[in-house]
This record gives sequence, structure tokens and C-alpha cells, in this order.
Amino acid sequence: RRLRSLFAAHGPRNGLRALPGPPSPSLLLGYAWQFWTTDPTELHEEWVGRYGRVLQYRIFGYNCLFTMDTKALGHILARDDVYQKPHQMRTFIAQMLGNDCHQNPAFGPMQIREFTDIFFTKASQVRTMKKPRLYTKTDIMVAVQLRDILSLEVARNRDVAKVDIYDWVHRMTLDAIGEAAFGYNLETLDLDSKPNELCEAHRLVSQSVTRMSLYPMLRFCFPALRILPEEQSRRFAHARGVMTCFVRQLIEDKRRELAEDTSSKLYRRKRGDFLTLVVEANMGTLLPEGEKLSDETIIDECTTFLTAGHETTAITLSWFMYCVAANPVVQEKLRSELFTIATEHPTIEQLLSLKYLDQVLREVTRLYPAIPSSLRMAMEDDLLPLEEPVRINGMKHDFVWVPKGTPIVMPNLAMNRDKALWGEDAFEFRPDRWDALPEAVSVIPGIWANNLTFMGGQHACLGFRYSLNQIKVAVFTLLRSFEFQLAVPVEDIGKSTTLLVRPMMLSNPEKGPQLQMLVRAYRQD
Ligand code: HEM
Repeated sequence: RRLRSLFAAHGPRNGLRALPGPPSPSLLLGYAWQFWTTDPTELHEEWVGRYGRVLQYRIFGYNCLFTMDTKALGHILARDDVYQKPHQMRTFIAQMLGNDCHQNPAFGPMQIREFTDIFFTKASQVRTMKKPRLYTKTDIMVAVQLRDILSLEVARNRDVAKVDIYDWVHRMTLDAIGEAAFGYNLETLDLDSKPNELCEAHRLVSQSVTRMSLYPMLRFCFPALRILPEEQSRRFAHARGVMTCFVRQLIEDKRRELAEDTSSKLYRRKRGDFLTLVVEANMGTLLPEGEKLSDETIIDECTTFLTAGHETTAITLSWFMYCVAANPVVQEKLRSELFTIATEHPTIEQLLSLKYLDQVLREVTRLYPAIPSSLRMAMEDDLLPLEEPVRINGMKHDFVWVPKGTPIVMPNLAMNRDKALWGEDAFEFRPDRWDALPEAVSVIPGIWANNLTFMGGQHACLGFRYSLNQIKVAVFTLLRSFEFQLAVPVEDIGKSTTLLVRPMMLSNPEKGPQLQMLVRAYRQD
């Protein structure tokens, strides 16, 4: 009976349109332009206040479903066969960037479903990467390298150096992920080395994603426009070419070295990077012939690994530094805890035992998820169960009819700071909240720390432990050596509202992401 009334109210004929939601501002674009120019999370939060926790709105030609209902989100993440990462989105990004989507447009989180499917399902021996090394020699090495650079800067500037922390941690995480992905030192922290072509290419690719204009969207909607030349797409295609060449050469080198080495285990232990694991898996008899990976696939997945793992970690670490710089009491309390460890090179167990460090990191990732929202696409019709019934045409329904092809917007940030779940202080930075969390947040279906920063379900982030531990190592090393203070008023620091949320200066948006800080040496006495 319930189903019949649900169908009558907003069955397949009506699609999502029967659900409450804001009227579309444009027939063609829907809310696309608003999402481009303002913070989508703020818009979503405003709509939830007005229309309830399940709503629909239009973007391009699609009616999207947006929900902050925990039962619905749990269902979407659990049914990953029905709700998949949309290939349309991948195609869109690929086309925007002038990349032929049929040629494996390895691209950040949009493409990583394939990464997972291939590496963690087919290549069984590579599955061990599901538990990435918790923290590596490289992580501590790059943190110490950055500490030494900042020490020099402080000494050169007579005790107070003004530095762009975003830029430095960006370099640090790039060097770390370069080693993890390829076993290759990208040397971005090495001030004497020449600009590395892979770094330059990677920088160009990530800039293309964060500095997109409306024009690529129009090219996607109107294929005729694609015949006109477009600078961004051209530069992106060039950068992709450089990355492809570089990784292809690395694959060749590894293949040769592995073939020469009689004890490949020794070699692997020495190198232990992702690319070596994959190349080795591909060369041996472990993989059946039909399941061996082409060089193109390996290249795509490795560059995806680089993109998925680098920016996200750098951004999260930058926001961590912002939070401690803007909250001196937290910074001091954290530093005192870090000094309870007697060594400069802590073991992973020692790092994990630091309760306050963990609480601050949980709070930073809650308020500053690098990816503020994700997308899914319903691959078949489905009934979405709800915690709180929705009212349609005056009747209450505890299911929503989701037609095949519906895009679902996943509210990572909005859930992380939802006042209904976290309480009235949900928007505040308060690490102590982790001493006693509200019961309500236990139902958020995230993989870590009751939030959606790393998403949940089958396709939750694979690198989250690796990232968290890398951040802990860096914080451990930097905070024991320096005091950090914001170099500009806190009101001047804003968020760039593109695909990833980075810190920027509101008074100088043209410079792009940055986080200027004053750094002083910390003397324990
Ligand atoms: C603080 C750092 C990080 C954040 C905030 C983050 C966030 C996320 C999120 C939100 C997703 C899900 C995207 C979606 O469902 O649409 C995801 C997926 C993924 N992440 Fe991360 N990530 C981080 C670091 C890393 C690192 C270091 C790696 C690898 C070295 C990595 C590899 C992946 C992969 C492979 C997936 C796809 C999983 C799948 O589709 O099955 N991530 N990440």
C-alpha cells in the first residue's frame, strides 16, 4: 500500500520533480553558475533549512537529488552497485580539459573507481596496498627537510620569517607521494634542483582543475564549441603528455631493473613504491595473462594515485596549520603533548598514542574536508529509505523514488557540520568535542571519525590512514620546532570554492591558494 501511494505521489512519471526544492534559475544551466561562483555547501545548507533534508534541484539537464538523511546516505554508500561514481562527470571533466575520455582520462577522484577496480580487485597481490604503509621513512624525511628549510628562513629573517605554508606543505606532500607512487624523488623541497618536468606537468594539471571557468562547461553542453581552440585544454593535454612520457620511462626502467635483479623481493623491499609493485605483479606469473595491465592503464592509475593523494593531503595539512595558528591555546596544548615523546623520530605507535593530536586532526578534517561534496549516479531505479519522512503533496513518505540516471550529490562538508547532529556549535573549531560526542553523529556513514571527509562504503578513500599519519608526522616535527601565527587577520582567510577547498586570501584572490604565516623558532625553555 505504501509503495502504491508513493508511486502515485511521485512515481516514475514524475521522477524527482515531486520532491521539494528550489526553483531552477536557468532553463539551460540550472544552478551550475551559482555553484561555480558561490560556495555550494552554503547553498545546500540554506535549502535544507527551507525544504527539508531530502530535496531536488536542477543542474544542466539533470534533476539532482540532495539529501542529508543519514539512513538514505547509508543506503547509497552501501549499495555501490546501484549508486556509482558517474561516468558523465568523468567525461565532463575530461572534455573540459580537452582530454579524450575514451583514452583513460586518469583524473583525480573522478577516475579512481577504475583505479580501485583494477588494482584492488583484479591484481590480487597488489591488494596489500589496501593497508598502505602507515608512515614511511620518506614522510619523516620530508618533514625534517621542511623543518630545516624553515629554520634557515627564520635565521635569515632575524627570528621571524613570513612564509606561505600552503606552498611549502604542498611541496612536502608532493615529494612524499612521488616516493610512494613511483619511488622517485621529485625534489620540490630541494631548493638547488632544477624545476622537475613531472612537477611542472602535475602543477599544470591540478591548476586546470581548480581554476576552471564557465567556458569548459559550455563546451560540454554544446559539442559544436569544441572545434574552437581553447588554451586551458591545450595546456592540459600538453601536461598529460609530459606525465605520460615520464611514467612510461619509469615503467621501462623498473621493468629492466626487476628483470636484472635475481632477487626481486630485495629490490621491492628497497623501493617499495606503488609502481614497482604493479610492474612486478604484471611481469611475474601471479597475474593470469588476460588480467595483465597495459602500460596505459598503469600510467593512468599511477597519475591518479599522485593526484588523489597529493593535493588532498596538502590541503588538509594546510588547514591543520591554519587552525593551530588561529587558536594559540590549542597550539600550545598540542605542543606540550608532542613533547611528551622523547625522540625526534617517533614510532607509529607513539604517534597514535597522542590523544590530543588525534582530536585536533579529527576536528580539522571535520571542518575542512578537502573534497566538500561527491557525486553518485543511480544506475537503476531504486527506493531510497529515509530516517525522517518527506512530505509530498501533503502526504508523508519514508521512501523516495529514485529513477535510474539520477545524479546524487553527497554532502561531505554539510554533514560534517550539521547542527542537527553535532549541536549548535557545529561550525566552531573545538577539538575538545571529541571527549564526548553527541550520540546522533554515530549514524553518519563515514569511514573515519564520524564524518564524510573520506566518504564511506565500498569506495571510501583508500589512502586515508596514509594521509592521516603523514600529517601527524609533519605536525609532530614542525610544531616542536616552531611557533606559528597567521600573518594576516583571520577574517582575510577564505576558502576557494572549486572542486577542492583550499585556503586563500580574500584581499588577494588573484594569487590563488595561499596561507601566509609568521614562523618563529620555539625554544622549549
Ligand atoms: C587528507 C587526504 C585525503 C582526503 C580528504 C581524501 C578524500 C577522499 C574522498 C572523499 C574519496 C571518495 C570520493 C568519492 O567517493 O567521490 C576518496 C577516494 C579515494 N582516495 Fe582519497 N583522500 C585523501 C588522501 C588519499 C591518498 C593519500 C590516497 C592514495 C595515495 C587516496 C586515494 C584514494 C583512492 C584510490 C580513492 C578511490 C576509492 C574508490 O573509488 O574505491 N586518497 N578520497
